[in-house]
Amino acid sequence: MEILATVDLDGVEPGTPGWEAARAAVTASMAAHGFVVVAAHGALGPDLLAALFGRAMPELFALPLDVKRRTVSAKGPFRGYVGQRPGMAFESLAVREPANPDSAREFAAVLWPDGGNPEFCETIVSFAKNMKKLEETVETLLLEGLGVRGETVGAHLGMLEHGVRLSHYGAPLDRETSMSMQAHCDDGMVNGIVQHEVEGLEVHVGDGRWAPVPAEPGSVTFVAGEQLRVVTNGRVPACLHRVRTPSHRERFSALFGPEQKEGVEVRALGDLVDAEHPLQFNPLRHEEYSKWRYSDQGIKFEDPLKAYCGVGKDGAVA
Ligand SMILES: O=C(O)CCC(=O)C(=O)O
Ligand SMILES: [Fe+2]
Repeated sequence: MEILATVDLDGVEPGTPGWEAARAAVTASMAAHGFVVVAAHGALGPDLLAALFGRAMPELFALPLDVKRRTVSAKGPFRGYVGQRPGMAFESLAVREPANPDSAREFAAVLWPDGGNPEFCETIVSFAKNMKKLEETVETLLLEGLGVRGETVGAHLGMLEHGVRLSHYGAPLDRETSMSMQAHCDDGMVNGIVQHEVEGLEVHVGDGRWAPVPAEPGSVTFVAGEQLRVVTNGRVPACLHRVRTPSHRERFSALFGPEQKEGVEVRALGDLVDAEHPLQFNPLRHEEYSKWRYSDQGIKFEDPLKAYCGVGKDGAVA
């Protein structure tokens, strides 16, 4: 399979003829690189994309900084408003449980205290509902493809919470490298990244080589985070990715991602641990790991997850 081959998930449901081929393609791409690009025109039609990228997001980012900052999270780094970071022309806001109309309304009431913003909420909820279904399809295809039983997949999906992160990038500050976000792995389960018109997302495909993912309408790039690496007992690597925009245009992206419910340990699925595949990571608590990972101590490690909870690795902290 070509590295960036797109897996068409339109109309793919359990029991449909396309299911097995999609399962093989999603699993192969995720296991090899920790990412998969999918096409989902049904979930991301032109009207929804226009409402999200053409109206909701420009309106959101046009708000004054002190208003956007009302959503800064006390729960740790990268949970609420993020911006004004050194060297980055980047701002981003996160909506928790965005498929739930009540939580979308709560978010909007913070930013638009005078009546909320019903149109904004409707757009966020539609986007999140479609992305949640798509994300569950991708995880089900992947976990089934790795040999996990259906009931285990269902239990896993039931232990997730969700967020949407909306991001705005100005022209890259470093005109030479065109880099807008340095290479990193996400710490959650898996993020579905939707780009719009302007290029930027690049995924690492091995040996220092990077592949730019085209900003195709209706396509989503799912990048595995560290939690998925733990859950799959290392079968799926966390995807190293970055944002680089050689055209120097301003750019929006929308990300949907689940993570383990707060307070529930992240651990390998039992179906993926056996004599041939010994346990790779000890169970971890995300809140504690995340605090450590972004601390002065944690940021020193190239592979912080392995350092923190790798089994039988020197320097394991947990
Ligand atoms: O904007 C993008 O395409 C990716 C953003 C990203 O990697 C992140 O927010 O973690
Ligand atoms: Fe990321």
